[in-house]
Amino acid sequence: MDEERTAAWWGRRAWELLSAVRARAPLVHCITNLVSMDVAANALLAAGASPAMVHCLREVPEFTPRCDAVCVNVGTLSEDWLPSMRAAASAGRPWVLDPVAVAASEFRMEACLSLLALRPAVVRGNASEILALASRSVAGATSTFKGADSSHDSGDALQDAKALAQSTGAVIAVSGAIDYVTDGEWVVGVSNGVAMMQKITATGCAVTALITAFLAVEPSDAMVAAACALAIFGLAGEIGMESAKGPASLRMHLIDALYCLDEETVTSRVKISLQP
Ligand SMILES: Nc1ncnc2c1ncn2[C@@H]1O[C@H](COP(=O)(O)OP(=O)(O)OP(=O)(O)O)[C@@H](O)[C@H]1O
Ligand SMILES: Cc1ncsc1CCO
Ligand SMILES: [Mg+2]
Repeated sequence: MDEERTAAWWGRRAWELLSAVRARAPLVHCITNLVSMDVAANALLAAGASPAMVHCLREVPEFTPRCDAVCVNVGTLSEDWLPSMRAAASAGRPWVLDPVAVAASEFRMEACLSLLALRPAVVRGNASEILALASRSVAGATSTFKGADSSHDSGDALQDAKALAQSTGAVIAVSGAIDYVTDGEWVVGVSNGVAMMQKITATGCAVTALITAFLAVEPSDAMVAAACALAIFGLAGEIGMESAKGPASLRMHLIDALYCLDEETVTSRVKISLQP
């Protein structure tokens, strides 16, 4: 990183990328879990992207090459869907992996490891998921497992995230109170967001879909795309929380806030910084 990446630089980049998504409406092919389909599609639409939830293996060779980027999420994995995921990931489009509850079963772990080998540009998970994935693909890493929700803080997974980035070549994004994004060398921290976002199912899946839309307009810098998408989504959560009474109304207000974000709000409130 040669230029100086100040807070103001990140604010401008986040606004540029959101503006590019709004202007270009990238077509985002999502093979995502059944729980997340609605909120992920609505988050993509509110940000200006065009979501398409397409799962049938017979459609992938025709459809995926016409898309701008691909989001693969294993949350409700099935034997039928895995070949579609593998085919979409191999279609030559930039793509993002969300390894939901990767340690739930050996089938799911093997599926995620086989998808990792297909070179995602970004892997976005919570701390427990990144720790579990690293424990199987990086020597010396360890993990304990609970379920789709994280039982670790994002900082707990930072070293393993760096190692995973180095061993896979993917940018690794660990979500949490602070989201960490690393390419194995540099680490940036994103401190936008509110804790209540964890009480809405599939906010993580939705932000993974948003990262995919940002990657579609910034395919040559996955780290910037991921960090800016996480900041924009977190900022929408902060603004949504100003009107919300609980998780259900936060879900609605977050999507409205994402749709309404303007330049002044983004450039003054995005909180991204290079970590020491
Ligand atoms: N304590 C927190 N404070 C602020 N923001 C948070 C906090 N925890 C999570 N977030 C934000 O919530 C979003 C979802 O992250 P989370 O880590 O909960 O994903 P997840 O566990 O994969 O969720 P899911 O599996 O339900 O989709 C991210 O944008 C993240 O930044
Ligand atoms: C709750 C749940 N179970 C499988 S996927 C999912 C959505 C959050 O990842
Ligand atoms: Mg998740």
